[in-house]
Amino acid sequence: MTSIDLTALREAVSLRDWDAASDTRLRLDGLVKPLGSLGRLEQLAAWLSGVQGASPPRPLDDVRVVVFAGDHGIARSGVSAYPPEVTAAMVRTFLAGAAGVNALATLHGAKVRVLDLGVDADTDDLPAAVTEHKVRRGSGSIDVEDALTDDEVERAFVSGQRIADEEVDSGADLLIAGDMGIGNTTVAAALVAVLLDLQPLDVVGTGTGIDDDAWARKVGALRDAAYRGRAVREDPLAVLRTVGSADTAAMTGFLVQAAVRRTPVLLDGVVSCACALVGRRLVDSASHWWLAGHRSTEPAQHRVLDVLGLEPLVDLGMRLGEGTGALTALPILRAAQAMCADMGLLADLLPPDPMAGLPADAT
Ligand SMILES: Cc1cc2ncn([C@H]3O[C@H](COP(=O)(O)O)[C@@H](O)[C@H]3O)c2cc1C
Ligand SMILES: O=C(O)c1cccnc1
Repeated sequence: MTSIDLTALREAVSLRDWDAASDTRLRLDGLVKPLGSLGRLEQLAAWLSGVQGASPPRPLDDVRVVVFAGDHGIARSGVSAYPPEVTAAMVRTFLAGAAGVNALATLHGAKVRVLDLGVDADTDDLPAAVTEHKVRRGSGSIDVEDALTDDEVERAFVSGQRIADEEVDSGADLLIAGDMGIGNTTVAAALVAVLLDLQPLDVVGTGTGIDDDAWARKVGALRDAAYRGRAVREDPLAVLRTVGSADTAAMTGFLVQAAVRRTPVLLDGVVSCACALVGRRLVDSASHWWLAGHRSTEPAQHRVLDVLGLEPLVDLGMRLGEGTGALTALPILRAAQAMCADMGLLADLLPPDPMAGLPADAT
């Protein structure tokens, strides 16, 4: 049982501002360019107007990446190409500014915040701001046991909501949820398999680059996890408890709360997309506030993109996570905003009837 008030949450998520989006579509038609010539950038500008309630859309000056770190018991079963110890080491790498997400965030002027929700290591030496939302050390091995207790699901979900609130209250205008946790592509695939009633072979991916033996173990783990999860598939919070983790439960709360706070999200790879699927099952209209940044190599991510009707902005064969796919797509969203807001109007350039000076047979 949960004390998360889903009815209140559903009522708190509103739709995008259709008037602002439609004003932006009209504006795009009047810019110094042939009609429709910005292609998909035009849809993106209108989407941004809808989420911002502003036409033309405002620049995305304050982009925040929150990396949700956690360990997964299933990683001890050899489903990853790397050992679980990498998770804690990477948390320190994020703090040192040396991870992939740091490089891209610096390039694009975004801020990175890393949070230990469930790393299975002694992290007492880390700054309190990194561990203040920690739920537990590692999550249960989802093939044989629940990842979390009901109470832990709730605490993680509510932490994710608070984290989103903190980012929005301090001025974020776009949020990205990044992931770090060895074994998390197994957990993400399990969430997707359970919620979409898919077979292991429909969702299993190569994660960090596993060999055939690890792939066979991963398929087996997914079969066992999906079997356990199937019994509770109508209850998304119970699915998080059974086959999720502390970091994915928190990320789900974060994505849903971003929608409550009318703040756009650029989704990343398989982990953020799996959490988006859980979030959408909890609060249907939340997905109005999410855009797909990139298409990763993970089949489970592709299934979610299909179900949510999301077309990723870039498809570069990336499979890192951390928020790097979303950050790679960010300049495209910014391009849409800048062209829509900064281009001049065709009406200022041409006489009222631009065809008037042309020979009759030219029209
Ligand atoms: C050095 C390193 C940095 C990473 N950054 C993100 N991941 C990504 O890879 C892991 C998921 O893949 P799997 O399910 O196969 O373990 C997660 O930690 C994810 O964040 C990394 C993985 C490694 C090894
Ligand atoms: O889809 C992803 O984001 C992904 C893929 C492999 C490993 N880590 C993340």
